Amino acid sequence: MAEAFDVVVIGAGPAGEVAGARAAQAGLSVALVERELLGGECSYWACVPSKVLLRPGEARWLAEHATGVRETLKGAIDARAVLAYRDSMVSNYQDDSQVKWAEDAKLKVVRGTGRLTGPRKVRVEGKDGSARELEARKAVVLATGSQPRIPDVSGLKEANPWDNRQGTASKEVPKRLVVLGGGAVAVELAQAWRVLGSEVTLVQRGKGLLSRMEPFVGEQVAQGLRDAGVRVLLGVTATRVHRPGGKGEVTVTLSNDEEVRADEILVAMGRVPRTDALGLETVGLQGGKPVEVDDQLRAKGVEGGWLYACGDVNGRNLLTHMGKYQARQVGDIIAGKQARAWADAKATPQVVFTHPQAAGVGLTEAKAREAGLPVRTVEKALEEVTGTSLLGKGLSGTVKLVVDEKRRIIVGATFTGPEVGEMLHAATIAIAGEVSLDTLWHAVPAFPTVSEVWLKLLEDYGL
Ligand SMILES: Cc1cc2nc3c(=O)[nH]c(=O)nc-3n(C[C@H](O)[C@H](O)[C@H](O)COP(=O)(O)OP(=O)(O)OC[C@H]3O[C@@H](n4cnc5c(N)ncnc54)[C@H](O)[C@@H]3O)c2cc1C
Ligand SMILES: NC(=O)c1ccc[n+]([C@@H]2O[C@H](COP(=O)([O-])OP(=O)(O)OC[C@H]3O[C@@H](n4cnc5c(N)ncnc54)[C@H](O)[C@@H]3O)[C@@H](O)[C@H]2O)c1
Repeated sequence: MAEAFDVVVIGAGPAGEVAGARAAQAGLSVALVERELLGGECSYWACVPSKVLLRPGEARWLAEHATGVRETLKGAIDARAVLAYRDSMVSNYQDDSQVKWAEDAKLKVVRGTGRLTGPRKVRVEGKDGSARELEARKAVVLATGSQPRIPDVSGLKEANPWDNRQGTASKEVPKRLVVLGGGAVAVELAQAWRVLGSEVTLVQRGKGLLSRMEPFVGEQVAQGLRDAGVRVLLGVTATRVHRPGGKGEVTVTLSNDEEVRADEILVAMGRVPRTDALGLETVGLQGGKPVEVDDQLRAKGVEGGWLYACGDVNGRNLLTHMGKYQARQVGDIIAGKQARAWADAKATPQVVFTHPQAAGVGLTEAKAREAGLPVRTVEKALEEVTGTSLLGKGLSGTVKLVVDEKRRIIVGATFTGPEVGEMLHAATIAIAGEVSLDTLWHAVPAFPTVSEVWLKLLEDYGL
C-alpha cells in the first residue's frame, strides 16, 4: 500500500529542501526523497567548494593591492590547507547535519531514487533494491537539479574528463589543467586551480567569456585570468581529445590545429536537467529536457495542477538562490497562499567569484533593447571614487546601469571589480522595487565607500 503525504518532493538540493520546509511550516506533511546527499550539488560539488577554492586567490589579490601589506606576502598559497578547508566546508561529503535540519523542519526523509508512476504517485527505489510507493494528496514537487553536459567531441568521454564534481573535489592540484568552456563554471574553476598552482589553459568557443553578461565583463574577467597566469584561448574549440586508457597525459586538438597537453581536462560546457528517468511520460510529459513551468511553477500540460518543478530542473535560472526563491513560492502556493515567481524574469542576480568579481542583475543593454524598452545607459569606472583607492592601490572596475527612460527606473545593473558582489543587492532592490531615479537620488551612499559610484552614475544621468 502507498504511504500518503500531502506533498512529495523529489530531490533534496537547495530547491527541494526549501520547497519542502516551506510547505511543512504551513502544517503540511512532506516526504523529501533523495538518492545521494541532502544539500544537493550546491553544497558538495558546486557553489560551496568552488567558492572555498576561489577565496584565497582573491584575498591574496586584494592584499597585493594594499600598500604595506603587499611587501609582506611571501611564498605560494598553501593548497593543502585550502583543500582541507574545502573538505570541512562540504562536511567531508556527509549529510548528517542536513538530515538533522530536515527532521527538525518536520520533513520525512526518504532515501532512494524517486520516479513518477502516474498522477500524484511516486515510486522510490533504494540502492538495496527495495521499493516504496508514495502518494501525494496535494502535490508532487520535482527538484532534481541538473547534471553536466558532455558534448560529443571525439575522444572526450573516453578521456575520463573532470566535470564539476572532480573539478571541485579533487584531492590533488593537477600540474597542468585544460578547461573547456567559457561560462561561470569554466572561469571560476580555471581561476581557482591556477591560484592553487596549476598551469591552466582555458578554451572557449565563443569570442568572449560569460557571454550572458555585458560584453565588458568577459573582457575584464579574461584580463584578470591572464594576469593570474591562465592561458585564455578565445574563438577556438576542442575537435579531438586523446588520452590512451583514459588516464595520464591528455592531448586536446583545437580547431586551429594547435595541441594542448595537460594532466587533467575539465568540461564546463553547460548543464542538462535531470529529467530523463523521472517517469515524466506517465503523466504526459517528456523527459530529457527542462520541465516547463508557469509563473506558479506548475508543470505545463499536466491536468489538475498538482505537479510543480523548481530549481535547475525547470531551466529558468540555474542558480541556487533563484531555485530557493522559486521553492518558497511553490511551498506557499501548495499551502493555499497567493504567490507568483515574477523575479525570475525581471531581477535575477548573479555573482561570478573571479578576481575581479562580476555581478549582474536584471537585463543587459542588449536584452533590454531586444525587449523593445526605451533604453539609456550610464557607465562609470570604479576608480572615480575615493573608496576604490582606499580599498587598494590600482584596483579598478566598471559599473553600468540600464535605465528604462519612460518609467525612469533601472532595469539592469552590472558591476566588475573587487568584491562587487556585495554591491549587487542595492541594485537588486532598486530593480525589484522599481525605485524611481528621483527617489534613488535621495539614497545617499556613505563616504568613502565604493558605493559612492551610485552617486556618480546618477549625476551622469542628469540628476
Ligand atoms: C561548479 C558550480 C558552481 C556553482 N556556483 C554557484 C554559485 O556560486 N551560486 C549559485 O547561485 N549557483 C551556483 N551554481 C549553480 C547551483 O549549483 C545550482 O543552481 C543549484 O545546485 C540547483 O539546485 P537544485 O536544488 O535545483 O538542484 P541540485 O543542487 O542539483 O539538487 C538536486 C538533488 O536532487 C537529487 N536527485 C536527482 N534526481 C533524483 C531522483 N530521481 N530521486 C531522488 N533524488 C534525486 C540529486 O541527488 C540532488 O541532491 C554552481 C554550479 C556549479 C556546477
Ligand atoms: N557563481 C555563479 O553564480 C555560478 C558559478 C558556476 C555555475 N553557475 C551556473 O551553473 C550553470 C552552468 O554553468 P556552465 O558554465 O557549465 O554553463 P554555461 O551555459 O554558463 O556556459 C557554457 C559554456 O560552454 C561553451 N560551450 C558549450 N558547448 C560547447 C561546445 N560544444 N564547444 C565549445 N564550447 C561550448 C559555451 O560557449 C559557454 O561558454 C550556469 O547557468 C551558471 O550560471 C553559476
